[in-house]
Amino acid sequence: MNADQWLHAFGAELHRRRVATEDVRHVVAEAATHLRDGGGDPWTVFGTPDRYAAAIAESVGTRPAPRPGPVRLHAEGITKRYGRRTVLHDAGLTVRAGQIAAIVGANGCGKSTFLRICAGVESPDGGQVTVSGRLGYCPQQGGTDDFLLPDEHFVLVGAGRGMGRATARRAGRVAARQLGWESDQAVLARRLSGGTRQKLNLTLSTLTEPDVLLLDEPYQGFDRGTYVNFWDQLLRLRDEGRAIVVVTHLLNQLDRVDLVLDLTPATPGGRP
Ligand SMILES: Nc1ncnc2c1ncn2[C@@H]1O[C@H](COP(=O)(O)OP(=O)(O)OP(=O)(O)O)[C@@H](O)[C@H]1O
Repeated sequence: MNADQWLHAFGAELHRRRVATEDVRHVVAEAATHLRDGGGDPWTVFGTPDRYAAAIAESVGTRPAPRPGPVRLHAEGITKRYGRRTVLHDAGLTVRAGQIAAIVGANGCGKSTFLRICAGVESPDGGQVTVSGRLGYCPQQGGTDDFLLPDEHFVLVGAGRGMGRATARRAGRVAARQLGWESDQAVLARRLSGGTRQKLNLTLSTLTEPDVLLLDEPYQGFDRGTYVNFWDQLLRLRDEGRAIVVVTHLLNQLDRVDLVLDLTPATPGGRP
């Protein structure tokens, strides 16, 4: 584990201990500066990430655990077949306001399919999904238009919620900036890099302030700084009372989430 990995583990521990997001950012930045200026091995300087995080949490204090909110997403008995292959069998998930659920599992086990069904863009062969409130969905691919500018995307999506053009543009730019992206350039979406396009996609899914946010590996192509911001944003949205479902392959993030749905089939080789 190098210094970067130590800092990452330290940040994750602080989040897990419910230190306020602002404090986490501040304390991790201070530790990074200290290591950069003074040199030395973080284990010698600070000790293990969990011990140091425990000491910091005690000194700066932690946020109270949120009270369970109302159920925002309830999926039960979800079954999906493609041809003769059963991809999902009796899958279910209940997420309340103020919770983050992670969907994990092997490649091809049906994570994106489950999320698409929750988003209502695909029908299940069995089971049902109930969503309470406004829905935001960030698909793994697509979701943006090649021939529109970022601002035009904001206006288009904002209009669906009755936002005026200027308000939508402003809200989009603020949300994009939180991911470290200045989105006010006149660049068509098809000219954006893959990671920046994914930032646009993610920004659009949060623009209408959804009660339920469905994210399908939204951080693909993000650089490390953006990735850290992404998790900070997610925790902030959770603390605002959103119900969030995120498909992820990054099992080292699971200590930050409240629920985990593992869709890996119980039998090797998949479902009948
Ligand atoms: N429209 C479709 N028609 C036929 N098969 C499909 C369709 N969509 C998905 N599949 C198949 O269903 C299975 C599950 O796909 P899905 O994309 O949901 O998996 P995943 O768990 O998200 O995979 P990954 O981890 O690779 O992103 C895969 O075998 C995929 O090829």
